[in-house]
Amino acid sequence: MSISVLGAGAFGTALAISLARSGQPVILWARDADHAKMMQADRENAKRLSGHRFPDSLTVTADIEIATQAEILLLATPMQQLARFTTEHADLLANHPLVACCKGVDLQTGLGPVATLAQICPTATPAILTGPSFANDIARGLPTALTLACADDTIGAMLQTRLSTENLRLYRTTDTTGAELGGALKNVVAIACGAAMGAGLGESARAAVMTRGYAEMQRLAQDMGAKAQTLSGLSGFGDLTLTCTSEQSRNYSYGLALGQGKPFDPNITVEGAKTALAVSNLAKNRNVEMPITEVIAAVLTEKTTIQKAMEALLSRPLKKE
Ligand SMILES: NC(=O)C1=CN([C@@H]2O[C@H](COP(=O)(O)OP(=O)(O)OC[C@H]3O[C@@H](n4cnc5c(N)ncnc54)[C@H](OP(=O)(O)O)[C@@H]3O)[C@@H](O)[C@H]2O)C=CC1
Ligand SMILES: O=C(CO)COP(=O)(O)O
Repeated sequence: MSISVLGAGAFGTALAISLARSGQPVILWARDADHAKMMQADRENAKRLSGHRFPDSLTVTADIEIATQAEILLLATPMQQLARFTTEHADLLANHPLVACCKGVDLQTGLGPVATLAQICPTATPAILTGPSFANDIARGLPTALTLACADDTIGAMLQTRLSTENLRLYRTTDTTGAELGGALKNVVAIACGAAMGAGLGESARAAVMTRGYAEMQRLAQDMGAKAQTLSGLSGFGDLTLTCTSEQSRNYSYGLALGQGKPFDPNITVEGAKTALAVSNLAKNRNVEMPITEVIAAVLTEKTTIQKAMEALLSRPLKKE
């Protein structure tokens, strides 16, 4: 089964490189024709993931009709663009296994990537590839372990086999809700951890934010029918650990800048920012307590400051763990 990656950002490019290293043909689709032409000629994605040479079996195109001729389609746009992209190309995406490679919750609909694909493309089989992995690490060929979630376990098993490579080890689950929530919610906690570090509160405070953040991730996920076990796996706890402790993470770095009162490049993809607002709405509607997400959403909408937000978290009533 042939594979195309739709979206030539850092992650889509890294996945395409890793998949093509085995010599199998892989297509990488970019929305911009000049960008596609440049990548095809230079054999690298200088704009989004420089320094990683494309294997010979990787072809780049800006022609969506060519790209969607592949059987397996990986969708690697940012979360807030997924619904628009899927709607625009719904006819071409129909009846394919569609593997979402983004992390977040759509601010307009409150849906995660799998639910978004299912709603817009009901004849497709939606899945998600998520877990702790920096694009740079994947492109360098460093070992990574990810979760492949698909409600249809037969197709999930096929995707697990086809998308595992020498440096991508995929674990499989049918709990798509748990997998997509883990990847979405950990980014919000990473912003909070960065903010705590940036504000000079120290590593002990970061560990507290991470742990209590994990508790609220579990609360929302279980309220939405996810399995606790999924959240404790690669897509939840695993990715939380990576993202809350590494300055390679854009969400964590964004939080650091917030905590330090410094500006952050608005062109950098920070999925946790819009997702914090979407999740804060979800939590309110479902009556689920998510204090860390609440304060991050309040900071991002300028209803409070980082200092006041941290004080608010520390002065909450004492309770049982
Ligand atoms: N980078 C990483 O290490 C990892 C990222 N992810 C996830 O992958 C997803 C994508 O992130 P990442 O690749 O890093 O992002 P980047 O910022 O590197 O790239 C985003 C890409 O999406 C494209 N794009 C934006 N809007 C549209 C649209 N409407 N239609 C088609 N293409 C569009 C952009 O095109 P253009 O270049 O033309 O602007 C760009 O190529 C995120 O959800 C992220 O959480 C997951 C694991 C690791
Ligand atoms: O999701 C990621 C690692 O698993 C990438 O994190 P950032 O989007 O914060 O860079």
